[in-house]
Amino acid sequence: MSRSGAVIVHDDATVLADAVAARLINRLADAQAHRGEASIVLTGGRIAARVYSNVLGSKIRGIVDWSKVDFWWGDERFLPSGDPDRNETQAREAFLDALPGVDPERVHPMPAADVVDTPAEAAVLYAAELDAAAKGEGVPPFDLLLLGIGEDGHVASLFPDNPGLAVTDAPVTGVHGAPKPPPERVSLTMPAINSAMAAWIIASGEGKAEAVDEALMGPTLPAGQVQAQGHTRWLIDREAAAHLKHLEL
Ligand SMILES: O=C(O)[C@H](O)[C@@H](O)[C@H](O)[C@H](O)COP(=O)(O)O
Repeated sequence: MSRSGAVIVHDDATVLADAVAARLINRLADAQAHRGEASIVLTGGRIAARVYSNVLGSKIRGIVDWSKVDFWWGDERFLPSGDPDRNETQAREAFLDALPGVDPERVHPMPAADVVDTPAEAAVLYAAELDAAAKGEGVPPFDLLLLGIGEDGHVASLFPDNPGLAVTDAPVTGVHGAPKPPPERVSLTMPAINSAMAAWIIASGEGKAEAVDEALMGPTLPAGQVQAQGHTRWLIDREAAAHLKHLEL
């Protein structure tokens, strides 16, 4: 299976979160060395929160000029500002609020449910914000896009068989009827996700093993449709890799 080279298996969730944090910092530092600034698309989820805390606690975090990093979100739960279940709140608490130098103008949360009435409205506004950052080109360059994966193979808020997954004519979509609460969400679409230079799918725990295996075999699940411009990497722990029989672990 030709894509196995893109899979890196770590001993456990602790090592995984540490390794991804170090990689993330290095990736942003590299981007800044090339173009003076960097951008990252954040995800929600439990393992992502651990990665963010580790970035904050990392001894090498100072190799990045955090004032020159744009922070975007790949998806958001359509809830009021400050709700603890918002991906924005999670990332702010885990690292953004405490990272020295972060420029509030470069933090781009998706519009919350107390600001706009519907996920569709939030999607339109976020698309406009992306387009403005891209100087009218639609989506700015994403140096790194992080994704968690659900047990059902969803990434961002693109769920199997949900209409949001099929949207290709816009970078952002409103999502209704998501099987993972809350049902209303906002998400980058697959073309926007795949416009990133690098996409890293992070998975921890046995619950993810089946979805990881299926996604690596082909595009049946949303996670299997992720194909970034530069590289797509699967950063997973041993439990999440449990069904990858073809890999020598
Ligand atoms: O808003 C969300 O819920 C997410 O962005 C979602 O795509 C998440 O990343 C995965 O469901 C993995 O989440 P866990 O790591 O918590 O399983």
